[in-house]
Amino acid sequence: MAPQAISLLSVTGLRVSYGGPWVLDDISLEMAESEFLAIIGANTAGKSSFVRALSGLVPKVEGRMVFAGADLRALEAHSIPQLGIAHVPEGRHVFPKLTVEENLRAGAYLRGSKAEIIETLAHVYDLFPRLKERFRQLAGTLSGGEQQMVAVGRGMMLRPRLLILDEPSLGLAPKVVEEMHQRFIDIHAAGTSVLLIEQNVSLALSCAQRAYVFQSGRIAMEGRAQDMLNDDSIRRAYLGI
Ligand SMILES: Nc1ncnc2c1ncn2[C@@H]1O[C@H](COP(=O)(O)OP(=O)(O)OP(=O)(O)O)[C@@H](O)[C@H]1O
Repeated sequence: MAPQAISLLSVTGLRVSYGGPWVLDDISLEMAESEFLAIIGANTAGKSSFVRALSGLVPKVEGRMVFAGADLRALEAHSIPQLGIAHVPEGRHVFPKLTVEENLRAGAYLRGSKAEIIETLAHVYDLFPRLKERFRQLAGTLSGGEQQMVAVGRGMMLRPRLLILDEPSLGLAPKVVEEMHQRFIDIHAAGTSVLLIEQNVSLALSCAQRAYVFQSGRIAMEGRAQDMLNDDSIRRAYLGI
């Protein structure tokens, strides 16, 4: 993080458990306003647990998590989106029996006026024109990639300050994955901070500015995404690429 950057998210000494052993231990992470940050690491490294902790979705947490000056641990899970955190969880959770547009509108429950919702819908349709074409289609009948667009679009309906994306490319065709990541770059370029969890390391590092590597519940390394991509020893040791 550049020295003069404004802190958006500050996590210190975070530990997380689901009742058994700590699945995350001593996690300290900083994110600046307007950053595009990636979290990478093997299966079960604790990446999802980290973002679930931010959203108040894990049973046991120790340590400090501050978002835009607010203590996240002091808040109930349902209050966290009000701070401007949109969390798109792993697994494309769309409402299958609702149309595309109804799914998107469900993400706007915290937005003020009707006009504001219409304006935000237009913004989401600009990002994902395919959703505009299919606005009346039941979400359960969409392709996997289109369902992921709905899930991301629903997060964007909050007009978030921070968009958290948990493994958005899981199970999608490579072409769809690339298209999706281009949209994440667009979302970031338009002013939203993005925290991306991604198994596809090369892709994550090619769109993020900085990255943290999680390994067995701890942070193994952190740095500029470009530096990680260019450093052979890091690539071999941590990234498997
Ligand atoms: N609901 C839960 N109850 C108990 N243990 C859990 C739960 N969710 C995750 N864990 C455990 O926490 C550890 C970290 O899992 P987590 O899903 O956070 O990792 P991850 O890096 O996101 O991996 P993946 O890419 O497989 O999702 C794992 O050992 C997992 O078994």
